[in-house]
Amino acid sequence: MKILSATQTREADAATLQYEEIDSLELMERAAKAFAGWFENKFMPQEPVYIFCGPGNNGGDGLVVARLLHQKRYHVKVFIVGDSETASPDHKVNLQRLPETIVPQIINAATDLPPLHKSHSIIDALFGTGLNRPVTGLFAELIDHLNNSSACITAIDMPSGLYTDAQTPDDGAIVKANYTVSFELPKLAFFLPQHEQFVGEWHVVPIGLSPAFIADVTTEHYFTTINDISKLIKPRKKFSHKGLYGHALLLCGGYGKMGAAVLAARACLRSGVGLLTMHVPSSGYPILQTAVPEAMTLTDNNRKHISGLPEDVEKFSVVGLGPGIGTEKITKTAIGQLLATSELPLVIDADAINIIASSEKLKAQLPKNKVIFTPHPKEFERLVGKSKNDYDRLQDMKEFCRVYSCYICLKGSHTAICTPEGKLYFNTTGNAGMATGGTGDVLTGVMTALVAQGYSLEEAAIVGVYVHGLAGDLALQKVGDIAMIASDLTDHLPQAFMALVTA
Ligand SMILES: NC(=O)C1=CN([C@@H]2O[C@H](COP(=O)(O)OP(=O)(O)OC[C@H]3O[C@@H](n4cnc5c(N)ncnc54)[C@H](OP(=O)(O)O)[C@@H]3O)[C@@H](O)[C@H]2O)[C@H](O)CC1
Ligand SMILES: [K+]
Repeated sequence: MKILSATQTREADAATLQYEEIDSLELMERAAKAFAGWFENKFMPQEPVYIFCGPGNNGGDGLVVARLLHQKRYHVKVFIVGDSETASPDHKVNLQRLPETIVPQIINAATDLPPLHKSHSIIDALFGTGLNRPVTGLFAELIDHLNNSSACITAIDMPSGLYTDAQTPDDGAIVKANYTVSFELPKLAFFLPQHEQFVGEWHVVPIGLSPAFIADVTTEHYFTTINDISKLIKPRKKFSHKGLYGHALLLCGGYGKMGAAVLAARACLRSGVGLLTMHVPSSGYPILQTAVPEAMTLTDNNRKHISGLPEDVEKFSVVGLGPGIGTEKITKTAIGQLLATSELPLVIDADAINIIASSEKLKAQLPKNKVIFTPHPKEFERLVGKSKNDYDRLQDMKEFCRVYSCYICLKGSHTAICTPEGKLYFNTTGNAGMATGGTGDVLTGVMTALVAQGYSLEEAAIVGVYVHGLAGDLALQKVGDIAMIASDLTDHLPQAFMALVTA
């Protein structure tokens, strides 16, 4: 699904009004109804609701929400900041439509700020996608007041003060919402780790924006949904044999880190690969043969570290490398050999990323359009460099992928997948329980298996990240986030793939 910019959202708005022949008041009513429906499911009518409205249509939404919640017997208080004479036309109309029993309080100075209590439920309707400069002055004082209260804050569309799709200047105040309920599509800002403290838990409610406009609009930014991913899953053929599903090679493991190889191997096998060969340091032989009987195991000449490649590398469909390998010089030489001699697609993780990051020569040897990197933020920094903020990081990632014609999956709460053309997909599965050692090794295994089966690199990256997170979400229901370990993900891959097949 596409992520629209603030400008595109306004255009979608206009297209919807034109196409459906409705006026903007009707669309505002629809948006507010969608928000109020979400709110009613979350908060009981007993809790006093304080709604803070700004001068634009976000404030207008707040006024309609006030009316709708009042009808549902919520105890609603409305606060309007500044001069309502200069408010937007739809704001003004909805101010008139408030029931007589709701008398808005005007905030003209800091002395007008109401005392807030933790039992209050706050709705932030100050600014939405129309914010066009940092929030200062009285609005900033109000935002500080809201943030310093212990009341629960739900933001309409955007946490006020946060730019929708650009870096917010440091001098602007931003609401720290517990929940953000956004219209139709999530905003780019929601996917960036630096905004977690402002956006809180985000939800999207549909308001029927023109599907034709959304289908036509061009964007570089996407988020993945179960429908997008399930369409990409390749059904298994009835008359099939293992030769149809690829032969993966995993170069993983080191002395004391053979578990990484086991985790990657098991995940690879659970992701549909036809055949799997492991190439591990020789001390790993009994471990792999015992722990993963389905995989074939080749041993390196070195006992502790990978120092070479198997013969006949070209017979494999893909190589996954990195988990547990360390950064020994001999291992670096082996990777150099792989890059110099092979044109196979590569899934590159962990220390293989660190090794390549440390050498311009190796970077220059990366085969074009055949590499997926799966770094965590520290590995990303080594590979691509340090970025000033999350937006710059997205730009830096696009530039790196363009220059080296590669794919990057930057792991995080919303893993960001970048293509050589600069398309960015944000993943929507996964949870904090997955922040534990070995889950990256599982991802390497999953993605390697998908490439082996003939998924394009773009498909393997977005499907792999999605199914890995989905397995984590399924595991969460069984083991919770505190006790979750990497093997729990592999154990839930079968259920995750089945969910994708039947979605
Ligand atoms: N398609 C949809 O998703 C729909 C969204 N709706 C809601 O509408 C808002 C966007 O409304 P808009 O009126 O465009 O913008 P805002 O309400 O966010 O804010 C604009 C007003 O705020 C002033 N402004 C902007 N920045 C600041 C600032 N830093 N300090 C003070 N004032 C600011 C601006 O005034 P100017 O001085 O710049 O003229 C405007 O008055 C969207 O988020 C949804 O909530 C629709 O209701 C339905 C469809
Ligand atoms: K808001």
